[in-house]
Amino acid sequence: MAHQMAAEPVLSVRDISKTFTLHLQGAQVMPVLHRLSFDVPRGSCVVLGGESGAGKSTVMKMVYGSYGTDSGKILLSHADGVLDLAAAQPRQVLAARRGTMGYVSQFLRAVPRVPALEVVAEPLRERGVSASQAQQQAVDMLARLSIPQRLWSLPPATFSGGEQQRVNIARGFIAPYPLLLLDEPTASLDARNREVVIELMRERLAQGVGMLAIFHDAQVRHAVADAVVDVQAAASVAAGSVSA
Ligand SMILES: Nc1ncnc2c1ncn2[C@@H]1O[C@H](COP(=O)(O)OP(=O)(O)OP(=O)(O)O)[C@@H](O)[C@H]1O
Repeated sequence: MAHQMAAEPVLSVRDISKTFTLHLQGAQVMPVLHRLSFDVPRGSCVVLGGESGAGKSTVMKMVYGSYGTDSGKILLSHADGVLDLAAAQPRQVLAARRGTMGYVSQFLRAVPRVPALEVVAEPLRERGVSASQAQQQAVDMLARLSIPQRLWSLPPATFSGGEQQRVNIARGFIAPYPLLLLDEPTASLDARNREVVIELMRERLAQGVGMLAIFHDAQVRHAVADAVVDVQAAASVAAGSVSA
């Protein structure tokens, strides 16, 4: 795919490893990843591949800073410099989330009582966009994702699974983040909305946004993936290193 490329990747993951310690099971140690490395160039979509349990979501959570990293570097181009997320302070991780990396998970973690329109506009407001401009863009995004207008002023807690997911996508795609982390963004969507999301992803890729994604849907993967990273390989070495 002829996406715009720049020399420096927006994300560079270098030799990351992760082991979970299961405290409820006598501190049993469970290695998940061993020295996984990959880059996410600007304007390209890198998909995490591998079987269920290989560690795809774990990699995503390490990049977003929700899970710690045992060793290795997670280098993010952020604020005219490079931030190693694996060694960053919590406030630096929060700044990176606000300014540089957006996250679209399968489920919306909605704040109670906040209307859908506000939920979607919030990432723009956090970036200093005026209330009226943020609201207008949120309206455009909700309409594009076929959320009925009668729902815009309601909190998404009672929306259907697919509606919540579309609010989540609207929120994730509204701000111009240089890096998007996508964890099964189309899992509960119908074919028409899946097409809208594919179109949104292609637009952002053409604008130079880098994406790190988990897609189980082969059609979505085929439509936007530039490369697949085999998490399985790092997972098998991790598992093997225990029995060795
Ligand atoms: N917080 C945690 N504590 C302990 N073990 C965990 C934790 N998170 C993940 N794991 C384990 O790490 C392994 C990898 O899980 P992960 O969710 O990353 O896999 P995945 O490749 O995303 O799987 P799937 O495709 O099924 O979503 C699994 O064996 C899982 O049980």
